[in-house]
Amino acid sequence: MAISIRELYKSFGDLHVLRGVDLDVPKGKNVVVLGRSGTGKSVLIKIISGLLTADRGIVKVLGTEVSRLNEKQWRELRLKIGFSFQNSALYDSMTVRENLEFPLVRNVKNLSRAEINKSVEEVLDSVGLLRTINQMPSELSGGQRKRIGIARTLIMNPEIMLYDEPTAGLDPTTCIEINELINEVKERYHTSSILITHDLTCAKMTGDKLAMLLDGKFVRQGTFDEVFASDEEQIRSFYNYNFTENKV
Ligand SMILES: Nc1ncnc2c1ncn2[C@@H]1O[C@H](COP(=O)(O)OP(=O)(O)OP(=O)(O)O)[C@@H](O)[C@H]1O
Repeated sequence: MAISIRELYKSFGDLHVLRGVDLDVPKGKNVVVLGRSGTGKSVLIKIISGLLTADRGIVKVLGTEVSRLNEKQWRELRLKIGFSFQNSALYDSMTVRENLEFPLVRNVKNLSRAEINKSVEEVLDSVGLLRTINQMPSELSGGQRKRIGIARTLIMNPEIMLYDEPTAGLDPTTCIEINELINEVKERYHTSSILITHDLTCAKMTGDKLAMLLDGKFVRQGTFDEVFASDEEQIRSFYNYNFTENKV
């Protein structure tokens, strides 16, 4: 397993967000985490990436139990985890090239200019946007910015990808292109991923496995059809609500 979570608990004061979460992310697979707003999906991926600590439970990332890690070990582990943020988190004052160089230059010492250029060009090519290399983020469409954000993560060759709402705010055609890119990334970079999304087309296209977070636990895990075959009222209403939303 790339990620393995057992009996994970996390509260903020009286707010008990995660209440016994179990989840496995097999190597080389995309796992989609679904759930209504405020159910703790972001809290979960923040715990996996070390931005929050769990109250109790076991979280193993690439075979390492994260509660035992010191700051230096966390920094090393984080280099293997790519985080694709909802807003792409690009630096507006930097060109695409500079945005992509940034994590590389900061984290990998003694790279030559030629090596940096090669990495930037390779990763841009793999998201189909080599031609934008000298453009500013403000000159790009939302879908292109999303691709550049993913490329900036891929430049560090992550073993794990965490995608937070990868298709939010994009038109249906661009959503499908981003879903295809997510699948290409899995094949080409052999990444194991967690995707948080409300977009059921995204869940269906990219998810090898889906997991539905409800009342602080995963109530249902399986393929798209297995999860939504459920008669459970909250799963049906999640499906109907998001299905309708996606069609508008
Ligand atoms: N650092 C924090 N301190 C206090 N409460 C927090 C903190 N982080 C998250 N929460 C609370 O935990 C709950 C779950 O938040 P989370 O952001 O994980 O929801 P989510 O499922 O990702 O929602 P959405 O789909 O809207 O992004 C929310 O009630 C939120 O207010």
